[in-house]
Amino acid sequence: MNAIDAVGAGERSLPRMLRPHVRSFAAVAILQVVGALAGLAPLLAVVELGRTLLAPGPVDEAHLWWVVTAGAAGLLVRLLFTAASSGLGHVLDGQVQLTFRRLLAARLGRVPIGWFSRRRTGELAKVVGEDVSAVHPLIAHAPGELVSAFVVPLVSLIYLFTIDWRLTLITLIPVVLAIALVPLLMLPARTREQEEFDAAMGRIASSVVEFVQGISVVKAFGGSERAHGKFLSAVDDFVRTFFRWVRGMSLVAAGMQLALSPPFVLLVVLIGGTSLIRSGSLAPADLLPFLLLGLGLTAPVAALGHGFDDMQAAGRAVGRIREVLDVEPLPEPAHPVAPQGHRVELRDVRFGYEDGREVLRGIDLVLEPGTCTAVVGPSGSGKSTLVQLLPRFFDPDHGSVVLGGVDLREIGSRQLYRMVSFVFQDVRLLRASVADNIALAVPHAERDDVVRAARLAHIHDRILELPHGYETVIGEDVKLSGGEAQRLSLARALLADTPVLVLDEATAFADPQTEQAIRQALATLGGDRTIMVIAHRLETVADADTVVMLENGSIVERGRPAELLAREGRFAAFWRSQGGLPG
Ligand SMILES: Nc1ncnc2c1ncn2[C@@H]1O[C@H](COP(=O)(O)OP(=O)(O)OP(=O)(O)O)[C@@H](O)[C@H]1O
Repeated sequence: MNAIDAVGAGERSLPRMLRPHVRSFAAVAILQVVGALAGLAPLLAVVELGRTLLAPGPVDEAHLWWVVTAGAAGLLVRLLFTAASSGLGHVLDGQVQLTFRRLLAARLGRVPIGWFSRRRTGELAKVVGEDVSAVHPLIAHAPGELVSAFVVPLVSLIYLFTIDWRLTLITLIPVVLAIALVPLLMLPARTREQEEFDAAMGRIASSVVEFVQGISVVKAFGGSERAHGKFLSAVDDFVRTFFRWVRGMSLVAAGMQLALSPPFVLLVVLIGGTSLIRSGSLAPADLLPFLLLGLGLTAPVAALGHGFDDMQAAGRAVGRIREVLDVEPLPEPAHPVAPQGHRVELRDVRFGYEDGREVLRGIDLVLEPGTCTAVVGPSGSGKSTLVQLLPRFFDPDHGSVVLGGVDLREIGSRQLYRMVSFVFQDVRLLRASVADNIALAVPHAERDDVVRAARLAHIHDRILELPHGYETVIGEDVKLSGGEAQRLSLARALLADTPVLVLDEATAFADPQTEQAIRQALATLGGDRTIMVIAHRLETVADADTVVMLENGSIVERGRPAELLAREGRFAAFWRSQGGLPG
């Protein structure tokens, strides 16, 4: 089973995701440890040189050369192994990031389309981009550094113990002092200050974002002082919190730094060593290894402290990645059934985005082939939600949406998208050529067909005006207006030529061209198609075969447009209130 299938099977914990890379992790750690241990050789060589040279009697030159060679060899091995570990660590990092991105892509390909709202797009960009990259320290540095941080001091300690156990214990005093201070960093007051610090940072960040994002509105409505004031008060608030945080942390942090600092370590070793030498229980040359290796004992503790922030950030990033991987996918049928025809039926459909808040409350509706159904209703009545059920952006909580006699849940997604296309207001265009954007559903479409669809969607002339015509890259060579983007997406749907078409008539970009394009497309397409349109204009409603009036998630009126208007019921009243009918 490969890693992507593993996710499908619900195996999403970090260790399981990293399992395929265990050997590489081990190799990185082993190389790093060997390199770090070899790094002790030059130090030990200096110690041995000192002891040999300071010893009474003639100097054994051959022994000296041997020691120097061993020290140099150690240095070389250290360089080679550290470089190899770092290189392999970074390759591994690349592989793990690729695994994460593949897992994310696989999962995102299967979550309900409706899950991708505008807000989510920003968050997702962060998860797939920044957060995956933030895992770097965890993968490339942590395994080796962590293991070396324990192994190197341990080997040094064992060596020092063989020389003099009393001075070894004295050498450990700075490390013990620093570790003893750690609980002070975790006092409830410190944790609270840390939380307040994070919250104050968050307030600054959000007030900056608010200020920058809303700058045009703020300026236009003369509220710049108020918005600015909000930012300033967030900064004042941060400064106060920061002082409290620093006051609490700085004493402890300074104490730890002092305990681990080289002068303090040297002082402790010198005082302990000198008193042992004076009492005659330590040879003066034996003080040397303690002075050299003692410094090495505290360095990993300090290094771990520095890496801690990076590691914490990486841990939080992994958490956000897992949140995305944990989104429930839209189940694909094990044995897809092919629909017979394209009659659409909604049977007692109930749906809510959140538990306990129904947006659609029991919709029964039949869309016959060859008809156009217009959905109307006040803002928030559930129109978009209703039409989004047809391309299976979500599954209903209760009831079913049936296409050609088959529940959408039984139809494979490929088959479904060959039958249903949609044009919504929230148009997404790819950073690709205009032609590729139109031919998204039919990648091998002939240019003539692309052009025909573009003409029908009233966008052909505009495309010819673009710098490279149909080869113009959207988002790079040109940025289209909202109405143009919607017409392009209409051309895309027209080229896909599906028997079911779902449209949300533009409100935001209500330019006459887009309006005309949609009406003309609806009139030309017609034929045997099943069309559903959220109508905002009376002309569109008048062209439809059936009107469905939604209110608060329920259908309150339905029928032919002229009949409904004549009936003077809810639809006529609503339309009049919208200024669609003379009062
Ligand atoms: N992605 C979402 N997550 C949570 N709630 C949502 C989401 N989309 C819509 N809603 C809520 O569902 C309800 C119906 O919204 P919907 O967009 O379907 O109505 P609408 O009739 O199309 O409104 P409008 O004409 O203003 O677009 C609203 O209360 C809305 O706040």
